[in-house]
Amino acid sequence: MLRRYFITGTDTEVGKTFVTTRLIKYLNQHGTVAMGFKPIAAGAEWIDQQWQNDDARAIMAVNPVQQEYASINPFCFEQPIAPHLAAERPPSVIEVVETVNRSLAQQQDIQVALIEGAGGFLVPLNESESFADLIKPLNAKVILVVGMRLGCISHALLTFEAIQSRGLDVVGWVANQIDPMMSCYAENLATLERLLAAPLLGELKHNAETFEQLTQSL
Ligand SMILES: Nc1ncnc2c1ncn2[C@@H]1O[C@H](COP(=O)(O)OP(=O)(O)OP(=O)(O)O)[C@@H](O)[C@H]1O
Ligand SMILES: C[C@H](N)[C@H](N)CCCCCC(=O)O
Ligand SMILES: [Mg+2]
Repeated sequence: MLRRYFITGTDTEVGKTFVTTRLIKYLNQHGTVAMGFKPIAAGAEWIDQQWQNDDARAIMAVNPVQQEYASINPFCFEQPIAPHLAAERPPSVIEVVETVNRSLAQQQDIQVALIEGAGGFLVPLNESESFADLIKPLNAKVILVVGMRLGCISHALLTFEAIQSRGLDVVGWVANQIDPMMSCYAENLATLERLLAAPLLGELKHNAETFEQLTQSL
């Protein structure tokens, strides 16, 4: 049975892609066939006659099975801004979910799908829907990436509250050490462990190539 996880974060540029690529590597090295997807991306270069986004390319580089670019990133917009502003016609939740389901149906052997959002949890998808609205119809559980830097405690708690208020299941959160100079890193981590009502799935050190271990099986 395919398990689906939606990777959200405390903000844009907190390491969702960094964590997603490491999770893909870790899971595949530990016997679980895991593939990553970035259904909607803003910020792209024209490569091989199509717009391609760096996050999607990084994910494809570690995916164990190669699919065509558009299966990993079906909605790609040129400008590196909020996706609903970058898109000429932003997609609906239904369109995104159908497209992801079609890509997943092409791969019978995948056990885990890691689906990266864009920006923080409540980024708009279009005029009336947000990325958060994708999660239930995708049948996904949430992994929250906390970019460990000053300010992350409040961002993590706000994000967590918003996730919980929608009745979504959080499988765990990741402490991603984006700032190697963060003061009182261990104390910040302990505070988050105390205040977030979900398990710490793992810590990802600065510049780490992989997770040392995960506390939950995905
Ligand atoms: N643990 C880490 N160690 C070193 N660099 C990191 C780490 N995590 C993230 N970075 C770097 O920080 C930057 C932002 O990370 P990333 O692109 O993964 O963010 P994101 O949350 O996916 O952003 P977006 O909202 O644009 O998708 C990148 O340059 C990435 O290489
Ligand atoms: C372009 C950027 N790297 C992300 N892909 C999109 C970030 C959208 C943020 C929108 C917002 O919350 O203001
Ligand atoms: Mg990203």
